[in-house]
Amino acid sequence: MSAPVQVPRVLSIAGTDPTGGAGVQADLKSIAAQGGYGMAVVTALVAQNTHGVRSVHVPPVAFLAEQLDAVSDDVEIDAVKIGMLAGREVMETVSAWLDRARPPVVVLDPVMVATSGDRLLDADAEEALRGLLPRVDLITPNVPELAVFAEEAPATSWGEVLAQASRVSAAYGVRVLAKGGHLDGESVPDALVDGSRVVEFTGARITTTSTHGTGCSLSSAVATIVARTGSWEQATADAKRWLAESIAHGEDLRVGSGHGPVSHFAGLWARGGLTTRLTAAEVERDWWDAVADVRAAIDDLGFVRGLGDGTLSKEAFGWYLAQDALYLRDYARVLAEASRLAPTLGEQAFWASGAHGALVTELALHTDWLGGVEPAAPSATTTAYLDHLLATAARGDHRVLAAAVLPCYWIYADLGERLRGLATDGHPYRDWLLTYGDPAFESATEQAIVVVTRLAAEADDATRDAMWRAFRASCEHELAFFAAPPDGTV
Ligand SMILES: Nc1ncnc2c1ncn2[C@@H]1O[C@H](COP(=O)(O)OP(=O)(O)OP(=O)(O)O)[C@@H](O)[C@H]1O
Ligand SMILES: Cc1ncc(CO)c(N)n1
Repeated sequence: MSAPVQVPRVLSIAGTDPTGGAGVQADLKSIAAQGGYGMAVVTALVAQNTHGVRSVHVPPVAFLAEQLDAVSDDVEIDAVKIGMLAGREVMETVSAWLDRARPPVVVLDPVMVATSGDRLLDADAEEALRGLLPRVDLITPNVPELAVFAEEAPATSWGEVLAQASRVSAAYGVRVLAKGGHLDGESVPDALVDGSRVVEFTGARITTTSTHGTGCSLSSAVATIVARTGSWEQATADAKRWLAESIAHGEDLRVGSGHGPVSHFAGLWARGGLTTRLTAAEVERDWWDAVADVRAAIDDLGFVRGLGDGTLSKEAFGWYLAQDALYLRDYARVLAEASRLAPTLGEQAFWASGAHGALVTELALHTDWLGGVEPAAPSATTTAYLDHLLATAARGDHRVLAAAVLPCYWIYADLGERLRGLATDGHPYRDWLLTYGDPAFESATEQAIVVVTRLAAEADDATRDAMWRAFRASCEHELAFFAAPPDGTV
């Protein structure tokens, strides 16, 4: 087996089921449900539905070989699942291709006994199927199929199944996933048998008619998970758990009046949701666009215009700076709380460095300018902004808190970027303009945007909405903060 891959490329070599419940159609759904990229080479076209097989058309094996080579000449294959192989020639063609392509994982679901109990393969073909086993990592026979490999009568108890599977595994040197679904009883046990080593997986029998294609689905799911994780035991356990949920929801699909298909994506539909979530980049664009009114109002303020062109009075600037010095002390406490709540080391360090920056870099500017004069009491506007941040911190959701502090970076960096160009020699507020137009502040802002928009993209709808509201509220507080200083230009 090669190293685990994130999205395994899995090839199904099987027959078709036009009703979509078994064969390559089921395989492709199962592979996708397990996070793989599904590919399919058709061995036989089968006219079947939920009631049974009507007829089978086997295309020339030369064409089968062409399909197989078309895939392996181009695509790196991480796992192969083999299903219905209609006859000796087909088996030999697949066998020869396995020798050429040497895929790292091969799972064989030996489709040879129909649910009705009828043998689908003649003795000659059964022999050819045995010839495939040296090229296979795992076979997934049901009770009658296991008996064919063992050349014994079908097992009638789970104990007999395990013993027979051990003999088959030892005789052919192949792993066996023995399935107890065909035995009577409340439970549906499966076992991974590798020689004398047996690992059992239990499950409760679900009362349903939706069991068409369970074997196909299980084997392709195992092939996919094993390529992703490298573990046969994990693959079997995970595939069985997933299949049980899919079987339980099969009847919801209302497909056919016989043995219906399983619902391959039932778990994903229930817990992954069907709406396409926003990406972090879309959150960034949407939120920024949705505060365009606040940003325009900030740009329009006499205070901001006066700050940019240097006509703002020293009194107005001093009043603002004194309030901002008061603000920064609690703002740093809020960032320290964001650091305390952050789940990852990266975020913890990032918010801690923000707190440090607010106290050291930003506050230094204020102290210099204010010349050590103790600031006045906080204004109603300063208090309102801090109360919003402190209350958000107190509620304890680090994602909402991160969204609430983002405007402190983003609005200032945006303003700083535009005002920086106005910081000529001798500009009275040059230091202020340069602090927020500084590349280091810009890069901290970029990081804050990355952290918050990623959290928003991953959050559930209610949390993302709370994040947005906290973000918007902070933007409005920023506007109020710039609007609060007494009017005055020199
Ligand atoms: N009614 C059920 N409830 C729970 N699990 C089931 C049920 N029927 C089958 N399974 C599970 O589905 C998997 C496939 O088992 P089964 O023995 O039916 O294979 P199969 O006969 O090869 O399938 P197919 O019907 O596709 O030929 C096993 O893991 C089995 O435990
Ligand atoms: C093509 C095909 N393969 C396998 C099965 C067994 O479920 C089926 N019904 N059809």
